[in-house]
Amino acid sequence: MLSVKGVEKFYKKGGFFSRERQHVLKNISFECSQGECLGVIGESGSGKSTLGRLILGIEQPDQGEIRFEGANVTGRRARSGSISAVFQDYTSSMNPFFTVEEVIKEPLRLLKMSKQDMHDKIDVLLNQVGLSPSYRPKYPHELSGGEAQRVSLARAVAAEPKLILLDEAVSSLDGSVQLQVLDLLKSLRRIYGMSYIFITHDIQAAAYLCDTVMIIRDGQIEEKVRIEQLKDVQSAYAKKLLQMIIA
Ligand SMILES: Nc1ncnc2c1ncn2[C@@H]1O[C@H](COP(=O)(O)OP(=O)(O)OP(=O)(O)O)[C@@H](O)[C@H]1O
Repeated sequence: MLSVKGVEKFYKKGGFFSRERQHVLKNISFECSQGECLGVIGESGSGKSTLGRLILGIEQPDQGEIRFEGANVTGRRARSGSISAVFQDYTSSMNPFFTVEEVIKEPLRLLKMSKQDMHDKIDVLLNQVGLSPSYRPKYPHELSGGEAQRVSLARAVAAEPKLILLDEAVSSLDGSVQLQVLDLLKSLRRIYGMSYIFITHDIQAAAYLCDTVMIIRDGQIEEKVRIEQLKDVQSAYAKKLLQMIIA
């Protein structure tokens, strides 16, 4: 479904006149099939969010290509309604002047529903993320971190995308709330059958949610393993990451 082939990405380093370039992603190739949850794990600066932006088509690779169901993701049509995203910073990713209802309604407009159907659908979505309809008129600043992230998820699943990219989506929530949102992600996946690309520095969260994890180091894929085989990782770096779970 999602196919990433030979992707290279460079960023300009230094000032405006500098010719120095930083090689941020190096020969990245992988596939994510329908319904799969793929974790992308790596330390800060390893290139995870850059890869996420390329998958969303917000930025373009310098080499290689990213295709979603055969179409290049840089074309709006390939991803419109098919790929959505949830980021870490839920307060800034939501328009502060929009109520919860308006936030969730935005992607639903793509579906050209009647007013009544839209109203009912918002209630269903709120219910699916564990919030009551009384949240409809609330503004983002009136929500806790966990509630805001639930609203972001309701918005992300609203148009029933085939793929949701989650970039550090649970990282800033504290322990028990993080677990609740991870459980919510599991249940939404059961309901909708979409794929997730779960970008995180937290191998523990990835191991809880994902079927497969891909470890990225210095812009390269170090290893890609099924969760059941996580304990058999080969590289020293992956072993070190794994010790962090066991510890
Ligand atoms: N727009 C940009 N312009 C220039 N350099 C950038 C840009 N975006 C990212 N970088 C650099 O690319 C490298 C990879 O950044 P990226 O944000 O993808 O890493 P990450 O693994 O997501 O890190 P973190 O977990 O801290 O978000 C970093 O060295 C960063 O400084």
